[in-house]
Amino acid sequence: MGRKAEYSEKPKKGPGRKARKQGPPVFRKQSFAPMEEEDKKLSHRQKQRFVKREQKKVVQKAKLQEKRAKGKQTQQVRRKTAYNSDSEPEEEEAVQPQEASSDEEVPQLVPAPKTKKSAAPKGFTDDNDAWLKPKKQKKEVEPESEEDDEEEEELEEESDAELEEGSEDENGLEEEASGEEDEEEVSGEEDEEEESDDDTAQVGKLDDLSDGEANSDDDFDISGDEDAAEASSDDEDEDDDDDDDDDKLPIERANKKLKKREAKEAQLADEEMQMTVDRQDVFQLPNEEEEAEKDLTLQEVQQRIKDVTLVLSDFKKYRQADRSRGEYIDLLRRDLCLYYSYNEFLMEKLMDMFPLTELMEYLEASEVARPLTIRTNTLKTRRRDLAGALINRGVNLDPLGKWTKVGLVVFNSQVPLGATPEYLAGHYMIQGASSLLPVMALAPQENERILDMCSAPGGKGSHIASIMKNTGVLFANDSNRDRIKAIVANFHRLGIVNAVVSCEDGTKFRNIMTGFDRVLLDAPCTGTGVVSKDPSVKTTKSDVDVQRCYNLQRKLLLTAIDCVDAKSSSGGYIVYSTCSVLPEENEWVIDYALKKRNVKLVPTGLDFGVEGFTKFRQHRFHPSLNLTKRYYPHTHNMDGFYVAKLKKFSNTIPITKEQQEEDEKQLDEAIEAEADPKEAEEETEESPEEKAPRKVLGKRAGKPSLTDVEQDLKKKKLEESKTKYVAKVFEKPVKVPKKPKPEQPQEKKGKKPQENDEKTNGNATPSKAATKKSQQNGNVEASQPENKFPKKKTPIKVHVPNKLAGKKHPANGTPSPAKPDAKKKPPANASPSPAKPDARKKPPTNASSSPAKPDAKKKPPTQPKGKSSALAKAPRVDLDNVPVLEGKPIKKQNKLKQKSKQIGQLKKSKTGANAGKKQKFKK
Ligand SMILES: C[S@@+](CC[C@H](N)C(=O)[O-])C[C@H]1O[C@@H](n2cnc3c(N)ncnc32)[C@H](O)[C@@H]1O
Repeated sequence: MGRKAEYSEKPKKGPGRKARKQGPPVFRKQSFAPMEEEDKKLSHRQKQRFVKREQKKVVQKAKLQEKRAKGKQTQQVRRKTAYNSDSEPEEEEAVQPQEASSDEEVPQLVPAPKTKKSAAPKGFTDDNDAWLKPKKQKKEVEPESEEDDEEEEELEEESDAELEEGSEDENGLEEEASGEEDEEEVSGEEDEEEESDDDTAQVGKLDDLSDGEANSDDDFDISGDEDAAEASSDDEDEDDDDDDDDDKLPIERANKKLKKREAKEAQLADEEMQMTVDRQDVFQLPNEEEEAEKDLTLQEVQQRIKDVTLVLSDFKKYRQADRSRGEYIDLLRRDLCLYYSYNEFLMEKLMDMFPLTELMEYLEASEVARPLTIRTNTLKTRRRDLAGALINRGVNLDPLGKWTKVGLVVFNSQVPLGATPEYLAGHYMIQGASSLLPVMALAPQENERILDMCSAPGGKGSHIASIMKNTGVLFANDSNRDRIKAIVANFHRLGIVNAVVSCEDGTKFRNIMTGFDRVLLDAPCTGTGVVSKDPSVKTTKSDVDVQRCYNLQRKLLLTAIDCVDAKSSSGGYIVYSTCSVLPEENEWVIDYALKKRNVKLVPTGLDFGVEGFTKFRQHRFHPSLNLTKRYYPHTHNMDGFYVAKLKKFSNTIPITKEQQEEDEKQLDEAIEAEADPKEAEEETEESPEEKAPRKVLGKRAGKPSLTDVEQDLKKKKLEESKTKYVAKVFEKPVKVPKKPKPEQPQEKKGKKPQENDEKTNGNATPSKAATKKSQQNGNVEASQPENKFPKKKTPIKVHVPNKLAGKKHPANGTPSPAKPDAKKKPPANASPSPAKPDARKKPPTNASSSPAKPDAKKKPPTQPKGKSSALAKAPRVDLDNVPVLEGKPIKKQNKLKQKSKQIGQLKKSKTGANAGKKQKFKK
């Protein structure tokens, strides 16, 4: 960098200090050339130092001369001997110092003893030879001269440095300030010089390198005296790496060895530790007194769980001699109950199910909430579109897995998922991942008749409907009236139009309707698989609950099987599922059904999940139970779940009627006996308005009978409470002709379903014919088709239920879901029940169940005026025998007359139904 040249003359500003122009830099020629003595204007101190150096130089030169003299003598001796022993002595000797000089730093790290110098030629190895070759060209240079050169060079460098110093001084840079520092530096230099003098003789040679290796090993030897065995093993290991090591520096090799040794020692330490633990830490089982006295912290409990688990893992080894396995298990159970907040009953059940390690995993996983998942409603959107829309709203999600095309897992969301526009528009349903499994196993087909026996709140039901693409008919039933509302709401939101929602006791559904292609029984259960969702399960469930559940489940499952048509061309399947992990509610129930009905287990079609138990403790189940699937939180990251798929292969029931009645009686008694009075009280603790109806509904749900109907007719309040309704969901309003003729519906009613039946099934099967057939066969097979609905290829047009709360028609107490204005304008005839099982054979008088009737709203067709219970019983009746009720508009009939007429019909139907029933059973 230089100063800027001036190209223009500026006017002088005056003689001020600042204004004074700096002259151009002047460099003395001599400063770049070696300085002459005279040029140096040394300070006093510099002169002193210079004198010192000069004196030193003289001394060093004297020393060097002495060395040279000695060196020449030894060389001459060596040459003489070498010529006698080796063909190329000069080469080796010449190379030796070269190498040393070239790798100056290395020998310095490992100072070589002077004595080795003479032994240097012998230290060469073949390997060393290899890296010596390139240096051969300098072979003629004598080592002594090399050393001398080095020293001379050093001296020259020093003197140069001093000269530079001097020149710096001359240039006036930090002249005085650096004076003291210089002194120190010089003294430092002097020390260095002295050291280098001492070290000169120790500068390493090539043979020093190999010796140095050994030395370095010694240096890094932690144990001091090397174990011979260890050393030998080390050597063996090293042999393998020798080739690699050759081109490594000694320090690298040493480092490698050190690492190896450390690893070995760590391993030994571990082993030793384990042995010590084995010897010392035998867990001492506390006495009862100790236990009672001691207040344990959670950490202590946790530690004790670990200890006992260790003991149980190798009982022979770790046990206390005077303690039994049972004692350890008891303690473990108590501790686990304490730690995870379970009651002992449930913990014992779980301990029976899982091996210890898996049990711990299960318990841990059950403490953590499962991922939030949603199901795309394919009736309204595609998963990709839904995901995009939700991502735009700040929802972080992913596809649930390869096994489902509709599931999405939500990691986090900036918006409540139950309130997004997409949710409200019915684009998705919030559902656990495990909820998708039973429906996948059911594999519904379009245009089928499917029953979802325990449907509320409609998660799986709506999934079924979406797979059916809103075709066929889905009967969504649940015995809990409050929960029915959730089904209706969800179906509305999701745009489901092929569903009939009913509130019936599932165990009685065979009396209402049969002939389904498929039935899903997502049974009520103890919920032991969903403790992460509902932790109260951990403490509230008891033996009685489990018994009650499995008795109800058995009953429901037998009914579900009875509702299926074994001859269904596309189906004949029953899927049973629970969100419980207890074998009592799963394998036992299926095993029971296998014995009581003509069904067999088939693969669920789900390609993951744990096989169902074929044995559990002392119990042995049918071997095919391995076709069922179990799901656990710790293995599948979903709620505990069970799925079984059954195929009905015959409509006959392989037990006699007496046997069946006996079974049912037993199950009923068991369920009633196990019913918890406290729960019943809780259930009835509602508002006074709702109290009575519910109570009766529950009772009625358990025991519907025709005698009840008679009683209902006498007592108005009971009538209300016993009101049964069937809610149909609709989306599109039904087009109603302005002036329908009253007689037209009759004809249509009478014909259409049969036509449909003919179309879909290829043959009209009048109920009478079916009955005759069944009489001929003497079994239940023929009786079942009676209740079949015609297959409909178009979605059913459904009506909004008038009052989901079950408000009855003022005239006869029958709910009229199809007529919203039923209260205001009581029709002469009762509204029909869409749940009528014989709708196929005997088309319902109501437009709600018959989409072909557009005039239903304006002029509801004639309908039996019986109670809802009667309607519920209707399916069992051969309505061909009750033509009076069909299609006749009854004008201003007396209420009592209507009722008595209805009772008459029902009695008639009852006998008909019983007659039909008798044929169902083998005798
Ligand atoms: C596990 S939940 C069903 C969940 C439903 N499948 C879903 O996916 O949304 C069991 C249902 O069975 C109903 N339930 C209990 N006992 C019943 C019975 N005897 N008949 C019909 N449903 C019953 C309960 O009201 C409850 O809604």
